Amino acid sequence: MKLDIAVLSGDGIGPEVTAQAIKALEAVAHNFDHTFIFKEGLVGAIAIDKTGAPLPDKTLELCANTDAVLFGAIGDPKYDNNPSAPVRPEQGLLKLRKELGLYANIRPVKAYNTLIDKSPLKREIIEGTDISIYRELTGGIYFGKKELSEDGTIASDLCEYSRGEIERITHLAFKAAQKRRKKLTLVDKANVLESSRLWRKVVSEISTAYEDVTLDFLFVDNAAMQMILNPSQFDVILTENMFGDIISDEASVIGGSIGLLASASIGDNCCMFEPIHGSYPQATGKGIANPIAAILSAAMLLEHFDLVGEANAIRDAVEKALELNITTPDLNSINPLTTEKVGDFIYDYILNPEDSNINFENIHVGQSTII
Ligand SMILES: NC(=O)c1ccc[n+]([C@@H]2O[C@H](COP(=O)([O-])OP(=O)(O)OC[C@H]3O[C@@H](n4cnc5c(N)ncnc54)[C@H](O)[C@@H]3O)[C@@H](O)[C@H]2O)c1
Ligand SMILES: CC(C)[C@H](C(=O)O)[C@@H](O)C(=O)O
Ligand SMILES: [Mg+2]
Repeated sequence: MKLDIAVLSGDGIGPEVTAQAIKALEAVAHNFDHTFIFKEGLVGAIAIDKTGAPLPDKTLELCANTDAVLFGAIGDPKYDNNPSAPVRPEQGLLKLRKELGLYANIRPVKAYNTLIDKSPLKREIIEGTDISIYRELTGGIYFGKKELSEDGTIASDLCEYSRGEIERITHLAFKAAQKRRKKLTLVDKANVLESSRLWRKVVSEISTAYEDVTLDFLFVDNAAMQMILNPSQFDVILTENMFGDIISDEASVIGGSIGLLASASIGDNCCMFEPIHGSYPQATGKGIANPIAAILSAAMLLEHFDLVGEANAIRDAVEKALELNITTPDLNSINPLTTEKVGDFIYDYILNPEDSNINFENIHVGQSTII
């Protein structure tokens, strides 16, 4: 298969982790005889610095005309720490999602057996956890009308959802649940928010077309607690934009590090694959960022194009790295590897899983500092 892939590495650790995802895709292309053509575009703080815009038209055009987008991360403290900044890196990401119509963000969360004792949560609580979070990505409070009063003392962000916006992601979430453990939990705040009551109404109506799936509801505050107390109760979680953002960072604690959590952002015509973490500015250039979230996002890209064996080749390599403790300091404080070394191991393993010449003993490179 030939795929044109736009690469938007962005800021901070974005370029370092994205480089490892590209390596994994190159290994897959070699083994399975595919052609992946990578075309780079600017986004985020680096795009503002170079062009004045967080999402230059050229980048948007590139993304709209490729098969898939591989996204790194955006964000820079020089904007985060300046409430009056006229433009922000995050606007680039939000505009990209909106313009490409990427309304469903799928965030898998699982407890890897080999990492189970690295999570701050107890083994018996997280064992068996395997959740698929369906986060609505182009609506809600992120995109509602924003206002600041003239005297700067009152600010508001409108949370708005239409029936159509709820319907399209709900169908995707039910279909996913049908292929999994047939349970769907809608996370909302229907005891307070009108928008959440519309979600409950629409999702309940749609559920009649998916009778094999059990639907339940949780208020988001309770869901945040259940995620820590009893995460294995969840199968598919469906939720609106902001709740999905927050609950997925929380859920990353189950796996042991946010540096493991990948995602796919899907629309009717475009698709983008992005780790859920941010630009982790403190780590930029230090080689301590975990590249696995970016690498597993590349696996989700392959799966999206029905390249299931190829996606599994990446996942097998990741699992082997985790099993052998070939990991960055977030998961390995004793003898961590650099971002690049983890990427090298995964690349080598995809190319030749049987090759006993991969030297597991000498791959560890010494102590790094965790930030
Ligand atoms: N999709 C995105 O591009 C995205 C997502 C979240 C935040 N951001 C932006 O990133 C910047 C920093 O935000 P933040 O500090 O709140 O979130 P962050 O995800 O960048 O980092 C939070 C913490 O998570 C851990 N972490 C993140 N990525 C990691 C990795 N690959 N390996 C190991 N540990 C990792 C680190 O402990 C870090 O301190 C902000 O400008 C924010 O707006 C961007
Ligand atoms: C950077 C920010 C706009 C973004 C979001 O809130 O969607 C991020 O936190 C994410 O999870 O991808
Ligand atoms: Mg987030």
